[in-house]
Amino acid sequence: MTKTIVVKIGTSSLTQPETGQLALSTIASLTETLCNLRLQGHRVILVSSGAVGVGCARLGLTERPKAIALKQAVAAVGQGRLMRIYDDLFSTLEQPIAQVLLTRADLVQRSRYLNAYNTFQELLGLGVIPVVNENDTVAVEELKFGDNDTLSALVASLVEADWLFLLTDVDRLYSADPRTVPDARPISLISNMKELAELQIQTGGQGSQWGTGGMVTKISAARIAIAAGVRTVITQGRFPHNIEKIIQGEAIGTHFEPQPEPTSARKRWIAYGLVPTGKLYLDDGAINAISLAGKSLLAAGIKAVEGEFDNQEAVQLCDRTGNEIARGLVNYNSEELQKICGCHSRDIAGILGYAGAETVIHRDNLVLT
Ligand SMILES: Nc1ncnc2c1ncn2[C@@H]1O[C@H](COP(=O)(O)OP(=O)(O)O)[C@@H](O)[C@H]1O
Ligand SMILES: N[C@@H](CCC(=O)OP(=O)(O)O)C(=O)O
Repeated sequence: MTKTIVVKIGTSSLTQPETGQLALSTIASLTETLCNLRLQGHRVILVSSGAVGVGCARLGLTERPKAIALKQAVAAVGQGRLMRIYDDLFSTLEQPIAQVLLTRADLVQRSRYLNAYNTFQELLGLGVIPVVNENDTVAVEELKFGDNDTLSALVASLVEADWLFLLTDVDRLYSADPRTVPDARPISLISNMKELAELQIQTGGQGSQWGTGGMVTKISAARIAIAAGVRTVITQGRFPHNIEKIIQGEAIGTHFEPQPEPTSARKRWIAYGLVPTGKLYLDDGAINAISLAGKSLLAAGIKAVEGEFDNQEAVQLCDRTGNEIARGLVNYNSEELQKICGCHSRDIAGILGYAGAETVIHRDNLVLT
């Protein structure tokens, strides 16, 4: 049966750690694997990092630049070079590819989000393998995916993929960073997010020298993907052929089981496509009402309001300590909410001088994270 498969490969797998030069055999083996998957009739998307790493190697820079403008310039050098190599290898196997560079802004606006969806569908329908990266050269700091783990999960969610493979330089997830904790326990399966929380995995710092985000962004990517019903696997980038074995049922890497009832596409867009512009702190009653009883959020349950936002913008809903529980689209702006938080709905018209919505966030626009 045809499956939609998203494969993300990180800089740490695409380049050699000592020299920063491309790991040609890994890239060639990845190309072969993805072509095999296409021959089996699957729809394949590659999310490839490496623009900054490859650009640095090209320009003789020995470490990842920190200054934003330099990083953006280096990415422009590396992205072209990376695509040239992919195109040479995929062309050898007669597989057409396409470059898709996305910024966060492309997913924030609903019309652009749907447009991106349509483009992916067309490319997949044409039998093309889209090669996706963040458009690092133009992305502005406030509107960035920041790491390709998150980007790949959002792409997998957008196209409602069956599989997301996060290829990295460790063979799986461990209870702690195996580089610094040699006896860290390997983890093969995570059945749900509650289980993940109970494992209390230590993710250490930012990951390898050239990578962005380390394991922490892979775990949050898995969270986004499984909510969309996408089975997610963290596995070693050096052995891309393992992807085929995993699809055939071999227990390689760490598997995150997809949520049995995926969150709807619109709610996924609210939760992960939009960038929240404020925070509402809720009392325990409101937390129970939205998370256990599936109710809408009323002004009475809001303890405090943070940030400046307009109505219909996305905000985070948090407990007293700031832990995020849900996200949603607000029916009031931040100024109005400052005045009505903690109040009963029937008093809103009196306080504001006009009648607004009965709910602050309607349950149709509210999604538990
Ligand atoms: N709990 C953990 N299990 C496995 N690896 C971990 C863990 N915590 C941190 N890491 C580190 O994450 C690194 C991979 O992240 P990163 O360098 O960002 O890779 P990539 O370039 O593939 O995105 C590994 O090299 C490993 O040292
Ligand atoms: N967009 C950036 C990659 C950012 C990123 O997430 O890197 P990595 O952790 O190596 O997957 C680039 O192409 O260099």
